Amino acid sequence: MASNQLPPIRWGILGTGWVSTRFAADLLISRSSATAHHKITALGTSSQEKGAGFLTTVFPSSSPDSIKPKIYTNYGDVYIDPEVDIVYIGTPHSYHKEQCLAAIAAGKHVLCEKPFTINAAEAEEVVAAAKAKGVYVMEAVWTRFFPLVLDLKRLLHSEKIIGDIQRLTCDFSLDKEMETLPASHRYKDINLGGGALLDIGVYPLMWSSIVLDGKVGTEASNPEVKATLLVIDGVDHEDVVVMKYPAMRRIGILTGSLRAKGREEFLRVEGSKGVITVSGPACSLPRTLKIQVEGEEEKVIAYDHEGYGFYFEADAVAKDVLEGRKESSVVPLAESVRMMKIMDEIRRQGGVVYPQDE
Ligand SMILES: NC(=O)C1=CN([C@@H]2O[C@H](COP(=O)(O)OP(=O)(O)OC[C@H]3O[C@@H](n4cnc5c(N)ncnc54)[C@H](OP(=O)(O)O)[C@@H]3O)[C@@H](O)[C@H]2O)C=CC1
Ligand SMILES: O=C1OC[C@@H](O)[C@H](O)[C@H]1O
Repeated sequence: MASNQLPPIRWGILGTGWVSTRFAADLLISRSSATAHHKITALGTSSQEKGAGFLTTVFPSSSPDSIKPKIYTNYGDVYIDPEVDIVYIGTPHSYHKEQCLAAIAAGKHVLCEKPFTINAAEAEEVVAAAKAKGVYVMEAVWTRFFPLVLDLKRLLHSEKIIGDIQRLTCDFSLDKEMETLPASHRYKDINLGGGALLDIGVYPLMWSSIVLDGKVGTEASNPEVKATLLVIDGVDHEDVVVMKYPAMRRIGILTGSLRAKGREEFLRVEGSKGVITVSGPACSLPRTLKIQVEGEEEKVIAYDHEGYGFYFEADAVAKDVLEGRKESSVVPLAESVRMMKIMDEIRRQGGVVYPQDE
């Protein structure tokens, strides 16, 4: 079906940085599988120049002005724009709580980038506000919506293709050249929630939950957690976390680094009958599944898609909102709070304290 025949959903985007730009560009990719006609009606940015640059990057030069968003140099104007159904928050972590609360107070639905907030107390505040106002809120854990992930869950938990799941190793490492970044950069600044755990550590935690447990939110089991972090100037540059599910006899070793380039094969799951590995350009961007079952020929499945693939998540969110749901069954609010609690515990063990914790 042509996208303009689908029910519309009108997005207000906050921020013109890396993720907002790619998320917005992905919304505009025309796809036969789309669940909604995604329209970007408003953009909140600190400056008119950045807003204009965003429009040039995201919209093809042939786009008529009528389909381009209004640029607001005050984020507050996005919340009150009657032509916005849902606000997408693509700003540094430390702003997520206040921007979620402001959008919710204005009656808008919200898709907020990961990590949901800085700590579990903040997450609980946002969840309470969303429930009181009756709006839809989801943490943008986009990787959970990739078709590869849906297949992996089926292979591991329904088909039990590698038998009993026993062990997982997962790594997300990016060389962010931390030494050369200014102290004010969001990776380094403790006031912006700097460090590896909240930025990239969330993904190994997500894979561990998908593979070792398979459930989310109130249905998930809580693992025993042991962590050590390499902390420099108050924020973690390297993380090592062990997640143990003693009742299920499963264990995971998770690593994250902001100063090393990781391998393409970022996830390895070992079971009693075989091994599954997942590869991709980053731990957030899975592209290939390799299945090795004892006594069978190795199978490799490649997943190709246009753009980054933020539309898998955006389509699911639009469907939820258009059908009147108040939260996602894939990333329910209880799952975001649970993850923030696990990260609070990892930071407690590793010695990272944010001003928001005091
Ligand atoms: N799902 C995913 O794959 C990804 C998610 N993320 C998440 O998205 C969020 C943003 O990350 P990213 O896009 O890389 O960040 P960037 O630094 O590239 O962009 C953040 C944007 O937020 C706005 N902003 C508002 N206040 C500040 C401030 N004090 N310092 C810096 N920027 C500010 C700016 O937009 P303006 O000036 O226009 O207002 C800026 O461009 C993070 O929480 C991160 O975890 C990030 C990358 C990928
Ligand atoms: O997928 C990602 O890759 C780069 C990180 O800085 C970002 O926050 C993360 O979501």
